[in-house]
Amino acid sequence: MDRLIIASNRLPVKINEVEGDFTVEPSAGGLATGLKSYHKKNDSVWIGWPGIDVDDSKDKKKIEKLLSDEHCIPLYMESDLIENYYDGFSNATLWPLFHYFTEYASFKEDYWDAYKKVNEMFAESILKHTKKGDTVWVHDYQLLLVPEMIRKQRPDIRIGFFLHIPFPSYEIIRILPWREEILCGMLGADLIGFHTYDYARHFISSVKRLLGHDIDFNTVSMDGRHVYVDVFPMGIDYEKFERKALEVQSKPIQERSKQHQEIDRFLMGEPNRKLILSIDRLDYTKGIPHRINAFKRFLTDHPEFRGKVSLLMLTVPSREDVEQYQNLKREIEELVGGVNGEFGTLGWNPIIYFYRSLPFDNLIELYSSADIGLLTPLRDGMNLVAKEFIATKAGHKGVLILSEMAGAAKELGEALSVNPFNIKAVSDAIYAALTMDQDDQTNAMHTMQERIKRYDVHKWASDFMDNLEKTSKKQEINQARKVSGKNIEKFLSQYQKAKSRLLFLDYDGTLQKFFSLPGDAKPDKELLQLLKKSHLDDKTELVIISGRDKVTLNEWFGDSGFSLIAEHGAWTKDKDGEWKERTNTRSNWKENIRPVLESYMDRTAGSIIEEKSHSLVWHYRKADVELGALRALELTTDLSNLIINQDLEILEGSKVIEIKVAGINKGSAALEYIHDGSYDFIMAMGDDWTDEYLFKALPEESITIKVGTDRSAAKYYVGNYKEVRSLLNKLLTK
Ligand SMILES: O=P(O)(O)OC[C@H]1O[C@H](O[C@H]2O[C@H](CO)[C@@H](O)[C@H](O)[C@H]2O)[C@H](O)[C@@H](O)[C@@H]1O
Ligand SMILES: O=c1ccn([C@@H]2O[C@H](COP(=O)(O)OP(=O)(O)O)[C@@H](O)[C@H]2O)c(=O)[nH]1
Repeated sequence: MDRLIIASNRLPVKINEVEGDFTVEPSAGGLATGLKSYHKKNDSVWIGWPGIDVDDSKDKKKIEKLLSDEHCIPLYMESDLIENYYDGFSNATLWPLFHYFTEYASFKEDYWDAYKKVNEMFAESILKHTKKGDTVWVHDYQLLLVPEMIRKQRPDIRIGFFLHIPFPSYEIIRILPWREEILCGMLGADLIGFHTYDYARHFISSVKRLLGHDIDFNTVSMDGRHVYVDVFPMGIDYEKFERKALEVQSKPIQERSKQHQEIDRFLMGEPNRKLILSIDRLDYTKGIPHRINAFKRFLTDHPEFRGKVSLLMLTVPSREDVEQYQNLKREIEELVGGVNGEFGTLGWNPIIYFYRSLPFDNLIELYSSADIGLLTPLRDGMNLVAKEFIATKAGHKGVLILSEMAGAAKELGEALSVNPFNIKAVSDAIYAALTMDQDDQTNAMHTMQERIKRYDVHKWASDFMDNLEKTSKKQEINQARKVSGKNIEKFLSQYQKAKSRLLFLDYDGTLQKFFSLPGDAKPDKELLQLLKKSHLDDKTELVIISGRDKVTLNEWFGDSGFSLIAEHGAWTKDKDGEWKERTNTRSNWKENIRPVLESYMDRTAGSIIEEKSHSLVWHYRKADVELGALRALELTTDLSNLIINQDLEILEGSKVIEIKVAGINKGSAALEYIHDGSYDFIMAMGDDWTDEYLFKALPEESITIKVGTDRSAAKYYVGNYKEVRSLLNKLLTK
């Protein structure tokens, strides 16, 4: 790998203007704090917003200089763009929607336009700074369109994408007016990473349902390209947190910061006084009001703990221009005031509330002083604070109470897990944590520490990078089979030299795209004109080889001058001849099979049955994708038992299950056309399993082309029916 270009909305540092001069300060938020460590260690370049808008070119120069020391490149945005792209589409549309706060999500065209514009600006800047061989790693929901934008301009670039927030279920994402564009944007990447398996499976299910792409486990196939989806739970710079915590704890109290001494004095004010700590950006996803209410409930249910425990909440200002954040700030302040007013005494504040950010050293002091970490987000992509709290518990003392709605809960199974909406449960967990046996604390803490120490932020990032490299190796292998450039030249030259050519063309999915209703897939004008070009000389014979019934093929191509093979080979018709039946098996078997198919049709909305002379077909393209696939599996098992000892077989096509007379297939039918080596150019194109018979049956020297990247006996592949048409056009006009 040459160089790594990281792109995220926010740079790991932000620029502040103090009396006409500029200073650099670390950005808050998990993406910046986590990835910064990896960036520092590796020779990467980071493109992002410096958190400030400047016009003056001299100022820009100064900022660029400051940032270049951090290996960062600024991307400036004017204030109206920030308003519509950052406060708007990113934080008032995507953020609430992806965190299941649908009632907060607003869908405005202006937001969307600004979002597209800024994503384009990012793509341009990335392309400007990316050389051949570099790898691009795009981060988070603010830049969902960037992978596709880069891919369109430079298909050769290796692109990774990581989403730091939850990917919601299909039922939520379907609400978004620009849902398809967002999914296509992400699919420009070679590898898409999520924190948890749930987010990954929601993404895959949305891609299936909304875009209809083929998906095999974690691989999405689209237009001849594979996109891999996988889970990489982000870690922290464990060693840095552990080391600093040990350093802080080994210092005599007099040498610690003023603030730390104050906290310590406060804790000493009462024997066994305990400190519960929560740290989060002020965000409605973090469940701060629910947490305060749970703490209030705890003080009500357990009066014996009054004066003996305080909740210290460090709430970091965030997205202050967004209305919901302003409202939330007021709500929190009122709630804190309420609890302190009701329960507080002269020497004891139940809730100690800060609305500010703290430098790293102070943060560590807070972590070190706390007995309990109380992190109760209502939804959270990961929640790195949970991991940081654990890393600082050097003596294994301390208890973590963690919301089951945080991505981190998947890895931190030994924490006290709570549903943050269940106020009583959170209050009970506070009690359990305060009264937990020391050995139990140590065991849980130790196990969690070992786990997050292993998969720290360096391992996380290098794991992602290794996988990205592997995926692009796979893309390269795939690429060699793809019909393009040199391959096309070769085919054209062979075609031109040949004295006698034979082309086998499957219909649905090969010459024509799929339609929800099979009857809608009639050949269009462009296709008919293209195929007619085969009559330009008398050296080329064209055979339409399809699973379609003969009536339909006859209606569409009966007098076209092509040879036709219908029902996977049950019927054939030479270009000037009549239809011939290739089987004499009677069709009374259908009476047993039809009721089974009918029961599947009744239970699977959107599915239909088609009857052909020698087969029965269950189509499920219009059914729910997942239900359809499940039922197809069940049906195949049921049918396999039913057809034992009968001269029948089951064919699985693209969203169809077909039961037909055995021994009849496209391969055996095609061979009837190839007498005594009379053709010196044979090409076959097809898109599904039924075409595999054809690919396997043809002579070795034939050019076999699969539509799509699925495993196949074909030697080459093309991305879609459009590429089939384009190749045919080149051949037939040669
Ligand atoms: O840049 P801001 O608008 O100030 O917001 C700060 C960051 O918040 C979000 O963090 C997420 O990433 C963390 C690390 O993966 C994860 O632990 C957390 O659950 C997420 O909410 C946001 O995704 C970032 O883009 C922001 O920079
Ligand atoms: O004053 C503060 C308080 C917190 N943080 C950091 O902000 C990050 C918060 O990340 P998390 O994943 O918990 O949530 P996010 O804010 O990204 O949603 C953590 O690394 C904290 O150490 C910080 O830099 N300054």
